[in-house]
Amino acid sequence: MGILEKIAEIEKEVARTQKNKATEYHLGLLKAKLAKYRVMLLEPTGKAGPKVQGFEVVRSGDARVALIGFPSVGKSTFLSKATGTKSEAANYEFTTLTCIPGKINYNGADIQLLDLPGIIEGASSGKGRGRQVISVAKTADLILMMLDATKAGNQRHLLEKELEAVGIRINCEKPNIYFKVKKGGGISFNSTLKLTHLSEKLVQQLLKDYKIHNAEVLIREDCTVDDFIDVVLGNRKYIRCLYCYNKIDQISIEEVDKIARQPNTVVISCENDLNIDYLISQIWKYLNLIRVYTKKKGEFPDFEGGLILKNGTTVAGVCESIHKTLKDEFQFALVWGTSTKHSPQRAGLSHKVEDEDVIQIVKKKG
Ligand SMILES: Nc1nc2c(ncn2[C@@H]2O[C@H](COP(=O)(O)OP(=O)(O)OP(=O)(O)O)[C@@H](O)[C@H]2O)c(=O)[nH]1
Ligand SMILES: [K+]
Ligand SMILES: [Mg+2]
Repeated sequence: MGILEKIAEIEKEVARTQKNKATEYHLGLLKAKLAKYRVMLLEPTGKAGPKVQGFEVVRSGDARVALIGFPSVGKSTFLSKATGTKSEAANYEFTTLTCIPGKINYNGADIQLLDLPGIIEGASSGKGRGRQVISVAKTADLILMMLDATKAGNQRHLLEKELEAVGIRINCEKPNIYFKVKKGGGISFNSTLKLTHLSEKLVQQLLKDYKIHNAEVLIREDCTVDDFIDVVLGNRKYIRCLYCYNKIDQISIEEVDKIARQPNTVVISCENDLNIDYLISQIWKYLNLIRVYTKKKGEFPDFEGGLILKNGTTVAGVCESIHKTLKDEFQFALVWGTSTKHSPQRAGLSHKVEDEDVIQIVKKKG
């Protein structure tokens, strides 16, 4: 039996099994098996699957955004609008067959936007170019899921399932679990709170299934079996996702209003140029980037330039992004902006900078 058939068998069994306290344990084991087979399917060890040309786009700029969606929702139309790079658009499915990069310049940041072929249900198990598309999505800092506002229903849910199946976790945090494989000593299991989905026995069994006999497990939230498997497999990607409904020129204002109220959602019309700028500002927001400016003593900051950094970056990170050795020469920083109580304020390497801060690095003498 091939892996795909095995997966189908187990999925059938999961569907057949009633969900209740008595079957939780059994379901947990089935899910572990499923996860294992999916990994085998996606990351074959040894012989790699056939390489499809046109998907190896070099990462460039400050962040990468991948356009994911069903065929003909308007991905290429949006890329052409937002980046000035032309990507063929037409009213038939699978117009786009490779990965087409474009560049958005916003707030001084270069954002790489990737247009991709449409994916269909079953993409994660190899339908169409689904696997190539989804593996590009895995490298993105943000997934822009484009949907057709005229096609209601569960398209969003179907796409989410395809992403889930390859280990992408959208809009959620990594589970708060400490897990470390050890050389000996058996399984040491601890939790900081009462668990309602997991037990020590189930954890032992799951780990045995993965042939892990020595490990330290510390569970710090009331996580599910799936969360635990995610941490054990360790190859999960936690990526933010912004849902974008295109073609709102085709539906009523009441319908637009209803869609727009969903969480993490933006509505647009590429055809009528509606809300495109707002979408780009949301992309920036979801990327969670900040821009800070550096200045030299006695000079004005360079407001044209500026550094694009991840939100949460410290003064140490600012030094690193200016020059490799700057941290060694660092004495203190003067910071102007919202991250300080008064401006300027002296700050050390661990001070967290904020969007639009101005920073002057003062070096040690000598
Ligand atoms: N009414 C309307 N049509 C649109 C809009 N945006 C794109 N279209 C049309 O939708 C069709 C598909 O657009 P594409 O940009 O090729 O869609 P795609 O998602 O890239 O499609 P594939 O590459 O085949 O997956 C084209 O005929 C576009 O002109 C919009 O805002 N409103
Ligand atoms: K198309
Ligand atoms: Mg296209």
